[in-house]
Amino acid sequence: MRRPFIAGNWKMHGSRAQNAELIEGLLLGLPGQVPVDIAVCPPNVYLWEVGRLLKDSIVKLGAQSCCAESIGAFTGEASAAMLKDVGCTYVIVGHSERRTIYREDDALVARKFLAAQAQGLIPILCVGETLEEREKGQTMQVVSRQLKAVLDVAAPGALQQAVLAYEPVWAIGTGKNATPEQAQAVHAHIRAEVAARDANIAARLQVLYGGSVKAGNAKEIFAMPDVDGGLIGGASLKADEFLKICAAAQAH
Ligand SMILES: O=C(CO)COP(=O)(O)O
Repeated sequence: MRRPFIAGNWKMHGSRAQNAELIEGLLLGLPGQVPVDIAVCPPNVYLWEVGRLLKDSIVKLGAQSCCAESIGAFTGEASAAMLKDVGCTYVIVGHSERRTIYREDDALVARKFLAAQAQGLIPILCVGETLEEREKGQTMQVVSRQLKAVLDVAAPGALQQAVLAYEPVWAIGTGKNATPEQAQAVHAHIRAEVAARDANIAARLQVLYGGSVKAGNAKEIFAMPDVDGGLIGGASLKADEFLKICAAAQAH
């Protein structure tokens, strides 16, 4: 069976004091071992300090993006090697906020995926449709296109060291989550696309759902057979809420 995975995407939230309080709350509420992979993804400026606070705990560190280039004159960027150097295990690539606000296209996301893996980071590749695309019946087509852009350039087997996240854009930060059935349909589609290339990898691939997951709706979403946990935004900023979501994944 696949291990559930809960990752908190803090986005551009936090301060040194708030981060310390949040991590303290998380570690107090977590036993030494849980049958769930857990990660937090703070803003880059806090990665090192949050990594120190996590020390040898079961909570892993992730970044929210990485540069597609490895070194050089790229003002404002952080390379995958730097993220690895400060203790990251994971890096999110292709988040819809990056795709939309910073105009990251499928090709750039694919390059970031490769850059992350080249440094031994595990990319959390986000895919998902806008409301307009859903209403036009294009959901599966959009998700397939976003996935294909990466699969076409990655080495066979690359998804062995990767996580996928289905994040419908209309559900992010809106309080309007996909229904468990809507999520399941897209997750099953994603797994089938991967299985068409490698069935063993597809069977083991963690596919997370993201978009307005809260303690109150986590359990029913995680109960779906192809949903292996969540990529959590707003609800990852409160220790008790995040812990409840981790517990819901554990119960699955
Ligand atoms: O974008 C998300 C996680 O990456 C989801 O954000 P919310 O949980 O705040 O909707």
